[in-house]
Amino acid sequence: MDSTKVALVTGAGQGIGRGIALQLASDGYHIAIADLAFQEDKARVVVKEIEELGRKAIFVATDVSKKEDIFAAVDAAAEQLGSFDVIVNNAGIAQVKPIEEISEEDLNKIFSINVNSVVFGIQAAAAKFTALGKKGKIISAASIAAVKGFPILGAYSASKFAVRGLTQVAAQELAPRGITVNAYAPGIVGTGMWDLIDEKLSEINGKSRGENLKENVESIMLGRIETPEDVAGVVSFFASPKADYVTGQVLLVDGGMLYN
Ligand SMILES: NC(=O)C1=CN([C@@H]2O[C@H](COP(=O)(O)OP(=O)(O)OC[C@H]3O[C@@H](n4cnc5c(N)ncnc54)[C@H](O)[C@@H]3O)[C@@H](O)[C@H]2O)C=CC1
Ligand SMILES: CC(=O)C(C)=O
Repeated sequence: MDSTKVALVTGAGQGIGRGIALQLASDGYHIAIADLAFQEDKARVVVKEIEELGRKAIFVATDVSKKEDIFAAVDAAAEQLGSFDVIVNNAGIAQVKPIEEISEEDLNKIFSINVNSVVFGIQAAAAKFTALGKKGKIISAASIAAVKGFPILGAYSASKFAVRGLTQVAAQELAPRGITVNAYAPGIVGTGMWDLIDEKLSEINGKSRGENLKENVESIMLGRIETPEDVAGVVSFFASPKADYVTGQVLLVDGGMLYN
C-alpha cells in the first residue's frame, strides 16, 4: 500500500501556491491542486512538474469561497491520492483602494475568498483528519498585512488580520485532537498579485509602473524581493514533524520588514 502523505494546496496553479506544491512534493507528499476552473491549463503544468518529482498529483476545479467546493476537493484528494494529511489554505486576492472607496461588494468579495475559504478549509480538513484517524496540519496564507494595516490595502489587511484570528482560534479548538494550525506571513513576493498591486497603486498615486514595487522592495532589510520558494520553506517546516509542537502561530517570512 502507498503510505505517502497527501497535501492539498489551494491557489496552486501559479505564484506562491505553485511554489508550495512543488516544495511539498519534493518533501515527499502527493499533491492535490485546488484552483479556479479557468486556471486548469496552468495547474496541469504544475501537476506534470510534480509527477516529474516522482509524486502523484491531481487538479480539482475549486472556488474556495464555496464551502461545498472545498469539502469536495478534500474528498477528491483523500480518495484519489490515498490519504489526507495537510491542507494549505493559500488562495487569495488583493484589492487596492483607499478606504473611503471600498464598496459593500468589494468587502463581500474579498472576505468570501480570503476569509470564508480559511474557515471552510479548516472545517473540511479537520473533519477528514478525524474520519481518517489522523492528527494533521492546517496552514493558511496570512501576510505582513495581517500584522500591520497597510494603507490603500484596507480590505485586504482586514481579511488577513481575520486569517490571523482564525488561526489562533482553530489552534486552540483543534489542539485536543492533535491538529496543528499555523499561518505564513510573506512580505513582497514577485507574483501576479504584486503586478496587480503595483498597477493599481500607479493609477492611484501617479507613480510610474514598477515604482511602487521598487520602493517597497527597498524597505526589505535582506535587500531583495521575496520568491515563492522563500515562502514554501516555511510551509515545509509547518507541515513537517519538526513543527509538531508549534501551533497558533503566524510566522513572518518577509526578509526583515516587520518585527514581533
Ligand atoms: N504576493 C505577495 O506579495 C503576497 C501574497 N500573500 C498571500 O499569498 C497567497 C498567494 O498569493 P500569490 O501567489 O501572490 O497570488 P497570485 O494571484 O499569484 O495567485 C493566487 C492563486 O489563487 C487562485 N485563486 C484566486 N481566487 C480563487 C478562488 N476563489 N478559488 C480558488 N482559487 C483562487 C488564483 O487562481 C491563483 O492561482 C494569497 O493568499 C496572498 O494574499 C501574502 C503576502 C504577500
Ligand atoms: C500582497 C501583500 O500581502 C502585501 C502586503 O504586499
